[in-house]
Amino acid sequence: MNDRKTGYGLSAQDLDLGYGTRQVVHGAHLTLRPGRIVALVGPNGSGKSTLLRAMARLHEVDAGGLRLGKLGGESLDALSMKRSEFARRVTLLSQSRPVPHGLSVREVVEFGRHPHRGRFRSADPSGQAMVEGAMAMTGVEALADRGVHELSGGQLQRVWMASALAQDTSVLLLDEPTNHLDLRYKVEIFDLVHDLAREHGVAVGLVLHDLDEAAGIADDIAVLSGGRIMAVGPAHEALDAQLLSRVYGIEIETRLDPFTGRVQTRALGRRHGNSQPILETI
Ligand SMILES: Nc1ncnc2c1ncn2[C@@H]1O[C@H](COP(=O)(O)OP(=O)(O)OP(=O)(O)O)[C@@H](O)[C@H]1O
Repeated sequence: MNDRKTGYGLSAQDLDLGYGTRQVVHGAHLTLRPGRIVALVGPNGSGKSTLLRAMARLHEVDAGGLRLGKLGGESLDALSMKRSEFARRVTLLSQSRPVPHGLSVREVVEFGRHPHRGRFRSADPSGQAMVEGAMAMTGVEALADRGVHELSGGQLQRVWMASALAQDTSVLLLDEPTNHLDLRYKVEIFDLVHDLAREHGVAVGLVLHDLDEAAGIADDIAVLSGGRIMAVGPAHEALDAQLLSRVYGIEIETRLDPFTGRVQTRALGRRHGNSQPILETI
């Protein structure tokens, strides 16, 4: 995990993004710093995935810039870097990926080493250890020889996570990484993400729908609405009840958990008059 320790961060600067002639992200500024976790939250269609994909250079940038650099050091124009060089620094675990047929779990995880390989496999001496380590961290070693097409949604999600970890990048972008995961693996993935940031200095950006999960894991939260970042900051600042109510179009209350000190949110439905929350996000 040498690369990670060099502590690269990634910064989106005034990004405009769209599909065809339709602009869906407007002037987005977002900085992912080494060792820190930023959660992107917001309603469906607010532009979270598009922004994350653009930061992984998987979506064309219409205007604005993307810089990759060390804290306090010089930054590089990430949009003009060679793709292989960028892929050694930044990876994205996206929401939906086609399931490769006929490949084993180990082969899929090994695929994460692709950017580190020279033309000869021998040019990646730490590769095997990284693959084994990534499988251990995500609990998929026992599945190593199984075909990925045989796996459950949650098992597959952990295999993708292992593949992203094997890539050993300084910046890790995760689009709803706990989708399909049961409670145990959800907690384990969040613990893993936390350790990657704190112990290995990885800069993490992740999309989450659950505001309380975001408040639990992230150092900073970016609230998106209509393709614009409406607030960025620690949970107690960004998860403002008025802002959230406006953005989600439903009344949302927030409070601080007296034991953990964390922000908790509660969305209220039409039965609010009876003090009956229809949805509680804790
Ligand atoms: N492939 C596509 N072609 C055209 N428009 C798209 C495409 N993908 C997304 N969009 C549009 O871009 C906007 C932003 O979508 P995006 O997927 O980034 O939002 P999101 O916040 O990640 O949503 P969700 O929470 O539902 O995953 C939406 O209006 C969506 O309809």
